[in-house]
Amino acid sequence: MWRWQRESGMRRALLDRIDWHVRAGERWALLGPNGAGKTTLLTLAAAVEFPSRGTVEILGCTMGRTDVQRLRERIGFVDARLGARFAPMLTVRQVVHTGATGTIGSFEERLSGLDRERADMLLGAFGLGPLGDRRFADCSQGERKRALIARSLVARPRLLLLDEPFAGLDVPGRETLLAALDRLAGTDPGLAIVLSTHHLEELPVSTTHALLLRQGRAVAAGGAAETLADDPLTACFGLRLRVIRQAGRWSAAAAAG
Ligand SMILES: Nc1ncnc2c1ncn2[C@@H]1O[C@H](COP(=O)(O)OP(=O)(O)OP(=O)(O)O)[C@@H](O)[C@H]1O
Repeated sequence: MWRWQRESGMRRALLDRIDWHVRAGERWALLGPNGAGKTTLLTLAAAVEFPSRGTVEILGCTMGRTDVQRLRERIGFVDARLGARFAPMLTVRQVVHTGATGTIGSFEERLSGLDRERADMLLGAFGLGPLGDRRFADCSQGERKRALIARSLVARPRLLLLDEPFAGLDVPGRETLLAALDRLAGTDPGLAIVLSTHHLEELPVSTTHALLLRQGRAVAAGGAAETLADDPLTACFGLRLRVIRQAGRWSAAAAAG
């Protein structure tokens, strides 16, 4: 993936030599320092951007040789900008319903009974049942994040991409979202999930794999137990780190001495 750098007038690789496969049911953590390329990689995986070189195959479709609109219907992608796109008067339930129509605007008349049932089930699964009639714009950041993830699941995607879903959440907000993601892993075991974050404390217990990026390249990729370890994370962040795993959760801090 190459981008034109206006400042230098040069082309620079934003992602380079990445050979990464995500299979059904795998739940990946995507980690790396600021500017490592996490968002860029997720926009490729979401079929939002096209690679300038190399091949991207998503859900059996090769980018550049497929109808991206139809492909995007099978992908749930939640990034930091999504929430700001909804009209302020929409309720949480209406925002979640837009997942069925694949729109930002509300088209309630197009919803089937099954769509409404699924949306209600997801509102409950993400702890939003009592908030269905609240204006989305009035919700806390954590509530909005959960509503957007619920929205992205209404159309039963096979790939869920979450770009820094914990950004701005307090500890209870983080823990509520983590519990919802762990439940989702149990209720939809075939769903592939990729979640980017800066903090190991924000990884669901159900994480199965990790990809560590640094300066657009993969430092390590593989099973969570081997990849989320002292040496790979030290190489990724350029700081000697010690990783602790307790009750399935990870945390990291600078190594002493
Ligand atoms: N449209 C663009 N044109 C030029 N450079 C870009 C463009 N988009 C991103 N970049 C650069 O690509 C690099 C990777 O950006 P990206 O947003 O993917 O990183 P990230 O790992 O998600 O970072 P962060 O953790 O800070 O969100 C950065 O150096 C960024 O400045």
